[in-house]
Amino acid sequence: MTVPSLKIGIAGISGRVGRLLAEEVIGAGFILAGGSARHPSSVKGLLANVPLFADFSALADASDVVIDFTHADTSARHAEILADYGKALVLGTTGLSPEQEAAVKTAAKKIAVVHAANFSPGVTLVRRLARMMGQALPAESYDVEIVEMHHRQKVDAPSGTALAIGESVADGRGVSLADVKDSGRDGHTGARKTGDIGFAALRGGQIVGEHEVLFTSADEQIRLSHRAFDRRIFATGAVRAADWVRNQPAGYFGMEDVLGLPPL
Ligand SMILES: NC(=O)C1=CN([C@@H]2O[C@H](COP(=O)(O)OP(=O)(O)OC[C@H]3O[C@@H](n4cnc5c(N)ncnc54)[C@H](OP(=O)(O)O)[C@@H]3O)[C@@H](O)[C@H]2O)C=CC1
Ligand SMILES: O=C(O)C1=N[C@H](C(=O)O)C[C@H](O)C1
Repeated sequence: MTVPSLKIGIAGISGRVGRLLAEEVIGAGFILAGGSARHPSSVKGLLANVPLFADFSALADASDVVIDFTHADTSARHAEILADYGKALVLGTTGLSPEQEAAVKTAAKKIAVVHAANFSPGVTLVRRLARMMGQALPAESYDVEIVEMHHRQKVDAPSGTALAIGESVADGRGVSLADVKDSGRDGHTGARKTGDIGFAALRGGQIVGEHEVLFTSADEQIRLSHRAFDRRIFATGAVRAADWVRNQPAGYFGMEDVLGLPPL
């Protein structure tokens, strides 16, 4: 049986991840339907023979699935347009506001959406372990802090991955992250509140992406850490998600669904 070819569009094709996505789509044997960027001129000469669309609707029309690694300001609108065209979305962009997240979930009532702050298999597993630890280690005894480090160009903080790990811990503890999140400590903050999940964001050089979650009690400390050596890991995972999502009904999925991990 021949597998029907898949036309994949890339929103943000000129970006650090977008360029790798283009290589991975072609390398995996899929059709690169085209790409969009904020300033399409930034791609000229870089990706010869790849159609560039100034209008995102035209990219949606030309694709079966669009992979979006752009900016929070534009991703939710992209999801709405894809819902109108009935095309699936793989969304990697981070830093979305609660309203933008809600718009993506509304689009997922009409189309299949895979949304992940981190497409690496390793982080998907770290999140599961963090949830189990949140469940097993009482908030009264174990303080949780999440530290992330990224390259100097990153525009959002804490990283989407750090927040997703925080959500996993909060899920395990049966609380909402919004109620216990403590980021950006500065000045006379007062003592740490029991049950809070703290965040620290470091920026410098060309660090691809590093995350560590620490559970610290009076007697011990457990650290879970992940380091991405090459951002190609995100592109490979996103293309895998695009291949998976083509056969899915409308719905909101994560990387654990793509990897076929059983529900916790
Ligand atoms: N889920 C995951 O696994 C990962 C997620 N990310 C996230 O992906 C996103 C992109 O990261 P990265 O590739 O490093 O970013 P870059 O800044 O390198 O690339 C962003 C791309 O999006 C385009 N873009 C930026 N702003 C807009 C806008 N307002 N409207 C339309 N297009 C826009 C840029 O176009 P132009 O060049 O013309 O400005 C460029 O093509 C970030 O949110 C990042 O956190 C990153 C790595 C892994
Ligand atoms: O902007 C990046 O580079 C990354 N962003 C994602 C995030 O915000 O978690 C994933 C990865 O850590 C790289």
